[in-house]
Amino acid sequence: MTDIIFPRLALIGIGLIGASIALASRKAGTVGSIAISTRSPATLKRAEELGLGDAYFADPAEAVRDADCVIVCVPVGACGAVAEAIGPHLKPGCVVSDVGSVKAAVVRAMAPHLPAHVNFVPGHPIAGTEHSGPDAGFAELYQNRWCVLTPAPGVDPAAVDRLARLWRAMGANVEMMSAEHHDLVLAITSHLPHLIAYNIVGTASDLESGIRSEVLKFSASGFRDFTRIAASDPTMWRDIFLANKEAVLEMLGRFNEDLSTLTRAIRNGDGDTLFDLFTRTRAIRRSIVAIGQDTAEPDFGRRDHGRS
Ligand SMILES: NC(=O)C1=CN([C@@H]2O[C@H](COP(=O)(O)OP(=O)(O)OC[C@H]3O[C@@H](n4cnc5c(N)ncnc54)[C@H](O)[C@@H]3O)[C@@H](O)[C@H]2O)C=CC1
Ligand SMILES: O=C(O)C(=O)Cc1ccc(O)cc1
Repeated sequence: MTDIIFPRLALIGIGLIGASIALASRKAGTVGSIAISTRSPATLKRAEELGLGDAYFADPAEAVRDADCVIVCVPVGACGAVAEAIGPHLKPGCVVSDVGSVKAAVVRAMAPHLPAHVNFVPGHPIAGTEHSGPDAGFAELYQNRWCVLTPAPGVDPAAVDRLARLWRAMGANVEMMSAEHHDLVLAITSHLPHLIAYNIVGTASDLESGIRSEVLKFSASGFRDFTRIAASDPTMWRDIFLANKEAVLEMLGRFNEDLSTLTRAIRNGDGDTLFDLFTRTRAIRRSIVAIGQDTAEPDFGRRDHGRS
């Protein structure tokens, strides 16, 4: 039996991520009570039907009033407005966090609205699915997955430690880094893959109707995997690309250069270039599978695309 880490937890936004936190922290026995607020009355009602919390509020200010920890679980474009609404009502010493897939823009949007007497510890569980809403939540979502925390220098280490313990009790491995570093890493590991999936499914759906129906009929697992990712929530992903513009454009520039190299190799019948890349990428996949969610680094091998 784990000790209670936060007597009163408040969750603002109760979709896939918020609902999973409610279920996982309840199961771990790390929170005393859970207050829930979300923008849509229908979603709040559904959260109550699912029994995700102990108290439900239309007004986020009411939900956070006595909270020891508040986790904002809304699309990144809404985090600033939520911080503005709850800021004046936060209890001194309260730990305020979020789960947004982008960190620097969320910090810029939230921090100005938070009083000096709270501890702001931004977070991002790198775990999710293409499903959204409170019905999509499940207690095991964070098991053996990373949760990145990006506290600013000078934030009370005891507050950071409390939040890290909450995540660990939900099964996550916790890692600290700066918000800017997080955004660069996630741009290539998460944001670009989603952009590629949205794009390839869009390209396929724009094909002339004859070919398009064949694409759907014969879609092999490669294309099917892309359609799963491309089914992810449009609001959430629009906000991510708007909020992580610089890092995504940086990674997209590199990606386009490498795609040009592959395009040239195919046009020139340069099998060696194709074979060398595919051999290297296979090794990366095997090293990732071998380490699972371990802390070891995958073997990215050596490459030279003419960059210093
Ligand atoms: N879906 C995923 O796989 C992952 C999502 N995230 C991040 O978690 C956050 C939430 O994502 P999901 O739970 O998947 O989304 P969701 O769409 O399932 O839930 C979002 C919730 O926020 C509420 N909401 C929206 N705008 C609001 C506002 N202005 N005020 C109050 N509530 C508001 C909605 O009613 C809903 O309850 C996003 O910032 C996303 O970037 C992080 C890791 C994984
Ligand atoms: O469903 C998938 O494959 C995901 O990649 C889920 C996901 C989406 C957004 C995040 O910030 C983290 C994880």
